[in-house]
Amino acid sequence: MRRAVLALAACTSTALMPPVGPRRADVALRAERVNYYNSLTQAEKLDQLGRCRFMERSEFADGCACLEGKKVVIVGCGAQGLNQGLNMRDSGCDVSYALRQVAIDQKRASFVNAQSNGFAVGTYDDLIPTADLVLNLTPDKQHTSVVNDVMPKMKKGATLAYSHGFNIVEEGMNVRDDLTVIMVAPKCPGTEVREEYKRGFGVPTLIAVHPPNDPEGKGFAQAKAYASATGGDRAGVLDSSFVAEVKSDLMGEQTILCGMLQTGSVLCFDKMIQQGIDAGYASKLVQYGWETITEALKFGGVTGMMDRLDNPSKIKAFELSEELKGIMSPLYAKHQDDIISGAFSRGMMADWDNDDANLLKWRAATAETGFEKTPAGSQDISEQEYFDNGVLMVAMVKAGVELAFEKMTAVGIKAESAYYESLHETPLIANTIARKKLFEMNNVISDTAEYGCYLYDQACAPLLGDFMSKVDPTTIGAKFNNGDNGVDNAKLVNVNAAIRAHPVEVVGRELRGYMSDMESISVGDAAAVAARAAGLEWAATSNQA
Ligand SMILES: NC(=O)C1=CN([C@@H]2O[C@H](COP(=O)(O)OP(=O)(O)OC[C@H]3O[C@@H](n4cnc5c(N)ncnc54)[C@H](OP(=O)(O)O)[C@@H]3O)[C@@H](O)[C@H]2O)C=CC1
Ligand SMILES: CC(=O)[C@](C)(O)C(=O)O
Ligand SMILES: [Mg+2]
Ligand SMILES: [Mg+2]
Repeated sequence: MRRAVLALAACTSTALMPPVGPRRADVALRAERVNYYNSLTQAEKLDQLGRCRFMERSEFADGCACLEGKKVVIVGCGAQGLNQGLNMRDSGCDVSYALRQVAIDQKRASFVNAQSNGFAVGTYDDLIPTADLVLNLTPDKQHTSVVNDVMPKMKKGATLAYSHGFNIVEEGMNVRDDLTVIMVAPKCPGTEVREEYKRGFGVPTLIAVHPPNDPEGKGFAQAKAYASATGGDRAGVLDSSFVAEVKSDLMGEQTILCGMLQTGSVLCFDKMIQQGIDAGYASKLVQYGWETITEALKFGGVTGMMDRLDNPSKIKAFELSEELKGIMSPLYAKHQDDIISGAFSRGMMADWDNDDANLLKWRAATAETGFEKTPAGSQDISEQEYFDNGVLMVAMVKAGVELAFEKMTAVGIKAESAYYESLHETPLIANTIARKKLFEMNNVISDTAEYGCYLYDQACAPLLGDFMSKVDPTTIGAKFNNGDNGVDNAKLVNVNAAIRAHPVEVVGRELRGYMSDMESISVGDAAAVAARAAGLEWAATSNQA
């Protein structure tokens, strides 16, 4: 089924059906509400932004026992909905799916996802009144309407859960006083939530209870159990807040995670074409290059990734990355400022209310890029060659990870959270590009991430125009170092010290110390990527339809 859906998506990728337009009632409701973060006092803002406690493994000793006998009903069966539900069922939870009537009648992707994986499916009326825990896993854009539909049907004292705090923090949603409101936010695309679980690992997860909605004081225990059921406790869980999650999640996805990889893919491909490099080779180097170089990042941080380069290449990548950081620093600062002030969410919600005009225009433009339209060639590229011939890509990853981390921590987001949102998640996003390029990444990630990714790309690509026209052509598509390994010793010592001293490396060494169950994957090889993709239970969903 997945293949059929993807094949359909592939033929229509430039003519993807537009998302369902805004309900006029939602537009009016949004206008009435206030941004929750902006309504806090300065002291409360700082307190919530800085909430971040790395939880001990022993705190999860009971696993998901607290959900035993409880009915978990998931609303929406897309990237997070299906994959979290599969993990929770495998962990022993009672999971079913409440879908809107139209999704059932039209057998939309959500219905097919749930039914073909053997879950019970029903309407809101069938399932919501019986639920102890309702997981709202619909796109953020739909939260106002979904929560307004679902809330009156929820039984007294039930719990409403989110995997991203946008609706609560940026839209200021008010939830019925008797309901508990929690968040369990996996720091990763939904498909990889499942993949990591099947590898016996998990993805780092932020959990939180919304302070005005914890009438029985049970929110934290339920959030812990939910995180454990998805496998998050195997990778690391932060006891956090809705505010800290939103302000860091939006920053990560717009900049290094999705935006930088999108801009970098298009620019690196175009540069290679200008140099006369074979288009199939250029396409392959970029498509599989991100996941190959960031697999080294996953295990050894920026240090580990840079150590895969020979010494002259490492020094070159370091210098390029410093130059890139100088150029892009104001852009990263602007994204973080606009996220903190609410200017970003206002702009995105205006686009929602304008029938997604910008989103659809940017999505169509992405589909028309040379990188997206050129199939990967069939030549072999060894794992090491992705590093040797991708020095510029390594520099882009280093610059993006460090800048995103620096800007997040500068506004009060804690280092652990910033690490997950920059360094740890980059390989998990890169895995999606290896499957089916930018189409797959933008389809799997949330609607907020897709919008933010394009927004960043719109600004970053022109910003890097001059840099790209002047950059040494041997840093992408060909072996940078052609035999002379000589370097200045003092320079090398300084470069190595600077890489290791960056604060993302300091916290990363500690956090990776807790990730002893992390598995390596076979990268850079189309057959291995296809084999992994064939194991996905997920079919392309409504994010793009
Ligand atoms: N995508 C990701 O990987 C990540 C997402 N998140 C968060 O998880 C949540 C879910 O996002 P994501 O998984 O991307 O969502 P998807 O875009 O994959 O959509 C989820 C499901 O919602 C259903 N849906 C769409 N519109 C409505 C509606 N108006 N009413 C009811 N159901 C609807 C769709 O089903 P159908 O149209 O068939 O009815 C679809 O199956 C968001 O809060 C997001 O921020 C957090 C981390 C990562
Ligand atoms: C994939 C993920 O973590 C994102 C980027 O936050 C999202 O899809 O919203
Ligand atoms: Mg995220
Ligand atoms: Mg997100």
